[in-house]
Amino acid sequence: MNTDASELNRRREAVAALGSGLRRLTESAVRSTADPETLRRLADEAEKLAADLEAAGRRPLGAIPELDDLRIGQRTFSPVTGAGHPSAPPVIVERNENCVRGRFTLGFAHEGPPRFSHGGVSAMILDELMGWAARTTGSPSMTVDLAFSYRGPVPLGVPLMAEAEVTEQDGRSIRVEGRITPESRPEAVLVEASGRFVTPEPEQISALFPGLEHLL
Ligand SMILES: CCCCCCCCCCCCCC(=O)SCCNC(=O)CCNC(=O)[C@H](O)C(C)(C)COP(=O)(O)OP(=O)(O)OC[C@H]1O[C@@H](n2cnc3c(N)ncnc32)[C@H](O)[C@@H]1OP(=O)(O)O
Repeated sequence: MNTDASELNRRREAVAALGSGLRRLTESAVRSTADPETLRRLADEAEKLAADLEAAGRRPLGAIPELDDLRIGQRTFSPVTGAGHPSAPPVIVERNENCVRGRFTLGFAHEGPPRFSHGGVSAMILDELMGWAARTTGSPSMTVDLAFSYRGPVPLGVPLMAEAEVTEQDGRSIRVEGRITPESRPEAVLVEASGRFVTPEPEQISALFPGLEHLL
């Protein structure tokens, strides 16, 4: 392994360690029953940590982190898959020929109805995985239309699976189906999704993502 690769690995591990600590903090914060004095003291400490992180360097809007690879869906700070994101489960993704599968467990940070996931969290997870399934066609694309059927509540604290596959491609338009199931009962579909992803024209890509065309 050359030095650059080992430096990237060191950074990847450190980003994941901070993400993991922040996820624990987020989960503790949303479950906390602490008294107001304790909450105020911890709030001051959180502000100090944030100031330290800000002072240590920040990427500008639109800059892609050096750890990312947009062609394979590797996004370090994705709110769905990012090991460095404080509220990402994070979903651990496997990619196959025209489909992707993600495994994850949701927590209090993702709660909608008591004990169950917020419907918007399920939608966000499916949108991202379906986007990466669409990318298996070889073309970068964006969600233009996405519909969900919530067939059963999605439980917190239980290993889950999200799957997405391309069902049709017609020029710039890619149809993708997705679902969330318990990992132990893949036949029990809790959320079903059907979406359409469109590959922007090259000039749209340049206008929307200036300077990033070669990364997409
Ligand atoms: C590209 C780079 C992506 C990078 C991703 C990296 C990380 C991603 C992370 C993962 C995140 C997960 C993913 C995300 O969250 S992506 C984020 C959420 N999505 C967006 O922000 C996309 C917003 N939409 C647009 O910017 C434009 O629509 C684009 C540029 C995509 C196409 O604009 P353009 O002006 O060219 O469009 P058109 O009018 O010629 O239409 C083209 C075709 O599309 C059909 N159509 C259009 N709209 C709709 C609609 N609402 N319902 C149904 N169909 C619709 C239309 O009928 C036509 O079909 P046909 O008549 O040809 O049959």
